Amino acid sequence: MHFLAIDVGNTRLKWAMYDAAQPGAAVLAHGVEFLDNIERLAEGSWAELPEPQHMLGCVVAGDVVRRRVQTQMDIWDLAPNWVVSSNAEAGLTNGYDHPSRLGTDRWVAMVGAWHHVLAQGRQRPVVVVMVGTAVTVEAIDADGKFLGGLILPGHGIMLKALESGTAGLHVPTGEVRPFPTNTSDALTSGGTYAIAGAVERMVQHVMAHCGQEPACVMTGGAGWKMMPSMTRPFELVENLIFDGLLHIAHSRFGAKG
Ligand SMILES: Nc1ncnc2c1ncn2[C@@H]1O[C@H](COP(=O)(O)OP(=O)(O)O)[C@@H](O)[C@H]1O
Ligand SMILES: CC(C)(COP(=O)(O)O)[C@@H](O)C(=O)NCCC(=O)O
Ligand SMILES: [K+]
Repeated sequence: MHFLAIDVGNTRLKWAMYDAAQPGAAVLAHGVEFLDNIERLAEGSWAELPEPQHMLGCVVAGDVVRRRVQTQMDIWDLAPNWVVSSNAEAGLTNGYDHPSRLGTDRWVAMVGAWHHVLAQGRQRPVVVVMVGTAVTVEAIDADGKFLGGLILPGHGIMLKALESGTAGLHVPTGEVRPFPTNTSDALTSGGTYAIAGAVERMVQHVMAHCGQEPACVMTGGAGWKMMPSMTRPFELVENLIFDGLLHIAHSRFGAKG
């Protein structure tokens, strides 16, 4: 059976077709579209795919975008299934004040990260950093409880905010430097170290709370930009959200596939 996983962020839609709805399934095809280009999917990269029997997605870009994606899926006889953040899922419990208000991409990425770390053989706390349009920094304790997380502006939003709020900060992207000596480098370094600093702080919080060093996992379209600037060893995992979707899909559709 074929399984379609979809992750709709605020900048891009990511999709992957798997040969089964279970962790470790083989990727048959995958792709990325900016949200403006969603209408190309049905006649474009999805046209040649084998028909999926199940789909599961997470979407944080709003109901209008979700409906635009579902319209593209009309080429198949396929029920749309979107993850809703819940009290508990796939071994994780949700400590958010209102669990359903937690961004579903955050919840699914945590499921992926939790199982990624479990697969390494030692259950321990996890810090999950997702660098997309926004940046999120999640804390999970050694029992799989999501303790809470940070939301920061991503690189693009930070730069736009500075450009729109000042007269003299319209400059090209620069380099990350310890001591920036021009405006471009100062802005790029400021944004990067703002994120790295927030993550360091969260790691400290987790160590103080759990008395144990967390596994540190990073994902998201701009994760590669952050990796060289982190204060601690991080593992960059390309497809944490898809891994999480496969785990959740397995418990929902696995028996049939
Ligand atoms: N090749 C790329 N195309 C688009 N965005 C990229 C690319 N490389 C890095 N990025 C960065 O990744 C972010 C989008 O990452 P992504 O994980 O798709 O975000 P989201 O899930 O919020 O849509 C953009 O804000 C951009 O800064
Ligand atoms: C924090 C987010 C904007 C991240 O979105 P992204 O950068 O992945 O596009 C998204 O997870 C969201 O809208 N969350 C809902 C609020 C919350 O998680 O508390
Ligand atoms: K995302």
